[in-house]
Amino acid sequence: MLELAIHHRQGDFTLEADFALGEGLTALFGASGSGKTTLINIVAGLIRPEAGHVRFNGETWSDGSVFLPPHRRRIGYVFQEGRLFPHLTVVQNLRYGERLLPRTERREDLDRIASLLGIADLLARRPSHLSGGEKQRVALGRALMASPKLLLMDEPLSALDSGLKAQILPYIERIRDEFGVPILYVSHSVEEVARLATSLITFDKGRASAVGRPDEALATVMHASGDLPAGNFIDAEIAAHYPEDGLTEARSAAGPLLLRRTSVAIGTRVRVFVPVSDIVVATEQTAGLSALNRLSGHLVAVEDGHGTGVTLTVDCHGQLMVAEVTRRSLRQLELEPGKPVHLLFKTVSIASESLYRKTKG
Ligand SMILES: Nc1ncnc2c1ncn2[C@@H]1O[C@H](COP(=O)(O)OP(=O)(O)OP(=O)(O)O)[C@@H](O)[C@H]1O
Repeated sequence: MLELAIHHRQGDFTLEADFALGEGLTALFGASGSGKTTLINIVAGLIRPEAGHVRFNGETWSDGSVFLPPHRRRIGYVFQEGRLFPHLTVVQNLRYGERLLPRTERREDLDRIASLLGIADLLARRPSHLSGGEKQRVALGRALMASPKLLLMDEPLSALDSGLKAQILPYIERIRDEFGVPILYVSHSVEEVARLATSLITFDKGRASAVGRPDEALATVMHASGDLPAGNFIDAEIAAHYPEDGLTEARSAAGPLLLRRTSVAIGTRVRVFVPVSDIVVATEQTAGLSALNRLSGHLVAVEDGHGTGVTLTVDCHGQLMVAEVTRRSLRQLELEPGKPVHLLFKTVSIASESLYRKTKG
């Protein structure tokens, strides 16, 4: 668990953060200059905050009297460009990761990491003979070889084109799911964050705040940043393909979802995006409609949007969904908190479908 309460000024800029994080991948998301890298550097021990504390698993890394240097924090750091040592081979770069560790604390096995990252055939090469994506996988491997307790990734994919990104994302997912090491991940990419984040910290002019469940919060945050239309993310798992109908079915806590046909493998965890503009609200089960998706739940909030629309929040078996109706519909359907409703929409898509599709063939 990373616990952080800090106040730090640099020039005209002030960073304020107060949150705690557990396992999984926490995306740090915010406009340029909002303080993401400053926060990462404070956690890494590259900047000493003016006030406050940083603790990890009960150990104080930084407070008024303690300041642990970076190498005592057991952190793996992956930068935008891999920063491999050009004169060392891949295997030497990987071994470098564990060099600073006492032998007794070297937990990671080079073969396991090389095979996890698909770099076992590259071990004898030097970085100049690797593609950008291969370099970045080696950089991930080097960070893992240090048996880190925490991984920091500052825009690790931003220098790569979308094809290479798609190749590396599944490896980052495997690290997230198989290593049990918390990851702080800085990114400007809606697609990456939508696909990877299990929790989310947003940055607004130096104010860093943890938000609720990422699938629910992501849509709001990304809409506010202008990157997405208003909508809902739903965590789901690919369950079946119906090629004859051009459909794929996914399972989610809210209920089954029918997607436009994708080639993503059954069992893959995906995040689905349902735009608010696609959702029709009904108070009764209606027959004779072409909408393939129907989620049932009850209204938990009704918020007048001051325009023509009213925003509804619906709890569908624990998944909060946002929908919009006009004031007239609100009146006619007598919508109020507690009322059971059904949300109807046509087929939907995976949030970052291009990235899933390229990786799963
Ligand atoms: N050494 C410094 N002295 C004074 N101000 C600084 C220093 N380093 C960064 N800043 C300022 O602090 C603010 C936050 O910078 P930071 O690099 O953390 O933002 P960021 O969210 O990571 O941005 P980006 O997404 O562009 O990388 C910016 O306004 C920046 O100009």
